[in-house]
Amino acid sequence: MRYRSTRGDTRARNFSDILLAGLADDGGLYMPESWPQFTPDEWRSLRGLPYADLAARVIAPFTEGAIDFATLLRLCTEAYADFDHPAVAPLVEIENGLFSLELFHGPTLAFKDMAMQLLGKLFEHVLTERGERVTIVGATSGDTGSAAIEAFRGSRHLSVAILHPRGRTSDVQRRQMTTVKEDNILNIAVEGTFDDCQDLVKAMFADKPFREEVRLSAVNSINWARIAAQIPYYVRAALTLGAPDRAVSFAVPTGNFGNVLAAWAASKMGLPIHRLFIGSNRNDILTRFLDCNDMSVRGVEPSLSPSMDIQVSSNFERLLFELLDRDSEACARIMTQFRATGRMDVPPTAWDRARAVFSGLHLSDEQTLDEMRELYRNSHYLADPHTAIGIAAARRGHEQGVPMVAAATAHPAKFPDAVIKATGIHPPLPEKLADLFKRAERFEILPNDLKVVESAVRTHLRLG
Ligand SMILES: Cc1ncc(COP(=O)(O)O)c(C=O)c1O
Ligand SMILES: N[C@@H](CCOP(=O)(O)O)C(=O)O
Repeated sequence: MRYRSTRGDTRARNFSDILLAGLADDGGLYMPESWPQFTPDEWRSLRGLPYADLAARVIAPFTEGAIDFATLLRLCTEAYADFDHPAVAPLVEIENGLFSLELFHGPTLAFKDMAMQLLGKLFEHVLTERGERVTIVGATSGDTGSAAIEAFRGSRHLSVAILHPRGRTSDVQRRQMTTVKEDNILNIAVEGTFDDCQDLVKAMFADKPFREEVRLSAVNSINWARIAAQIPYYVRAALTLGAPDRAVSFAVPTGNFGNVLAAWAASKMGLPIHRLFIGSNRNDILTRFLDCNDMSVRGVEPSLSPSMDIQVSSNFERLLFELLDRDSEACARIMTQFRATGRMDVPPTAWDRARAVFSGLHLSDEQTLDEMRELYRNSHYLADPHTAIGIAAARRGHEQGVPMVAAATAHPAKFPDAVIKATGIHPPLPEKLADLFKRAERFEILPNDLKVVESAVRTHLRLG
């Protein structure tokens, strides 16, 4: 499989190249040159496989020509060995025909582990094979950061710098990142929002001398490997509920648009998906887009679901590229204009195509608390605020006869304040994190300034 950029860079590369590169040189995102297709019989043959085996088979077409299947299978087996549920990503029926797909049974209690545990193994494999070193720089609103730190801590092949928006994550999320002791990890609390952190990461990639000097790499969902590793759980859920012989719908709480994009990618591979529902908080740019083609950036506002306090949803570019029939010139033009004006002019035909598959629902904090309360009262299901938004979107879109799966993206113990407020219950942290609030924290507080942040990354590299 070869990859090309959404903005036109056609120097096709293989999976290992784009894994290490993260973002294309022209600022675009890598996309597979074509969509692998599975026939109904091929889907059926995946039913009942252990999660790691299924994941390897679904991901294999994307790594073809770069990583052999036996190696991929070994890496998947290692990646999912320590999840705390035998099914890795279990399905729980919370109402008739409405299921929660629990993606938080990995080490850091959020769906990010589902991809990041595998990315940790893939980076080690490719860097060892090539004898190279990279510096990973990532932006986080709370969950990507801890998942990346957990997956890469202690590696001899790379350093990791994670930028989080100061004071805008939950205390549990922050401590999961800042209490890690390994010297290859640097935590930076940026005076700004998640979008500022994400902009800093993209600006570091655009700064060619810096990018080459530190050999920059990315593990946010701008890296295609993240999306590829998030496809298998949609496949597993759909097969469990009757696919490919009947279609299934998914509802996904959405911020950077990576998770729901993985579901959409599964449909491009031939998995019968009826509709995709996006849930958001008051940072509702995506639901505004779906409602009235208004893709305009407003300031990022804090909410009870801080991991989705995002306005610029990076992965939307991948969908746009496809909606424009892969016209990379048009895609580059629209993205450049979006960057300059904060407003994206999506052609009406592309908007119609998006609405043929996606619907959106946004919830205020009050509505989120109501949803969490009702879920607990009626179904005895304790949901974190992000998951609750996904379930609300699922309920809104649930059609008779079409199973509906809501992605449960975080463990409630990551957001205890919201859970207590809604239900009165304090969800305990699992045993492995029981002493989290006793551990010492280590992080730098820096202004939202590219040169200052780059200098901190350089210094860390010298000392680390
Ligand atoms: C708990 C949680 N739910 C939902 C999301 C949104 O996912 P995505 O950014 O892939 O749209 C995030 C952050 O990415 C998250 O951490
Ligand atoms: N909610 C995310 C934001 C970054 O998302 P990513 O999937 O692009 O890494 C977070 O928790 O950091």
